[in-house]
Amino acid sequence: MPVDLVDWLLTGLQRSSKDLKEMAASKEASFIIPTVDISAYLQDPSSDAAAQVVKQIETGCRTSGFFQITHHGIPTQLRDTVLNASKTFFTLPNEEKEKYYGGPGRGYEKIGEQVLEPGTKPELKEGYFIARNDPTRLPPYRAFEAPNIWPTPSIPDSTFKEPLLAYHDAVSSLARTLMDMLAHGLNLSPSIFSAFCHEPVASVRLLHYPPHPTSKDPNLRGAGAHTDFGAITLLLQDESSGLQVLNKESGEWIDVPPNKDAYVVNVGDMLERWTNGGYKSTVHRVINTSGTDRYSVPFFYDGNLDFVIKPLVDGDGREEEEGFTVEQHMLERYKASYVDNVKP
Ligand SMILES: O=C(O)CCC(=O)C(=O)O
Ligand SMILES: [Fe+2]
Repeated sequence: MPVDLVDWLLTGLQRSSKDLKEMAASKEASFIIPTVDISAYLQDPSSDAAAQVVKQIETGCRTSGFFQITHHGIPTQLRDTVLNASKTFFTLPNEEKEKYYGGPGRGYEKIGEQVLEPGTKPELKEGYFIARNDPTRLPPYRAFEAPNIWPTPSIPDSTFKEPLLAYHDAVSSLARTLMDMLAHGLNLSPSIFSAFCHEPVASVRLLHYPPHPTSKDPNLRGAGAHTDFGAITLLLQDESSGLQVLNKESGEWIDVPPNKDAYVVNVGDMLERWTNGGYKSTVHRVINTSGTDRYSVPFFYDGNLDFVIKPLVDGDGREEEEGFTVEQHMLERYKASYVDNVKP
């Protein structure tokens, strides 16, 4: 029991059970990861039911920085195809996978390439990054704008490239809708995010976590404790547990149970800065203790490279500060977390 609660109980024995219940409720209210059926919003964003959806999402953003969404409109079949494409790729021999290495942010990233939590070991996960496809871009490419790498001919395009591109489109449009919901929750016009959402840096990242070794190495992680870099992340998980979110107040790591039908959505650093800390970019990590291989597919919505992030609401008198561009922020975070310090 937290010390402040013990003190409160000892000094206030005469308090009524109603007070106790209210206190318990307010303690709980400090860290909520709601599961929200968003269908009412998708049907009619101006309905009363949609306003309830927005409210629940806002509660998640203001307390834990996490929420799950169901009935989001992305077909189960497309999500299953993506998870299968991921398994197909990661079961290729290492020398085959390494042909598709593209540096941070593109193509294959091998096990141990990233260390998100300083002081821990190179992480027990491998990945594959797929960015927004923009055939109109020409070299020289800016950071984050290089074309995608496809694992052709190791895997037929109909098994990997095509479903992944379709998935990128679908999840991008869901992310855009979520940005509208967030604007509503902040009592801002959805147009507030238009410039950020124009030609955004937005990546699907296939991740494979081998089972965590049973020899308990305290410095080994699947993904070390970190906050996400961008505005929001939409995470598809398979049936293996492993994702944990830190409740800073209690110091506890809270498991996020896998739900194949849901997306886990979390607030990233850019949105926290925009909302001046009102929406929380919360520390999370992955330790795959499921005993089996774990596959997950985060989608990072990081915004337009030239967009300048500054507080939009809940001003604290720092509005005059210069802010930072999406490009500056992303470069800094990538460089800090990749072992070889390579430019994306
Ligand atoms: O794999 C997961 O469940 C989470 C991954 C994650 O946090 C990340 O890639 O930023
Ligand atoms: Fe993350």
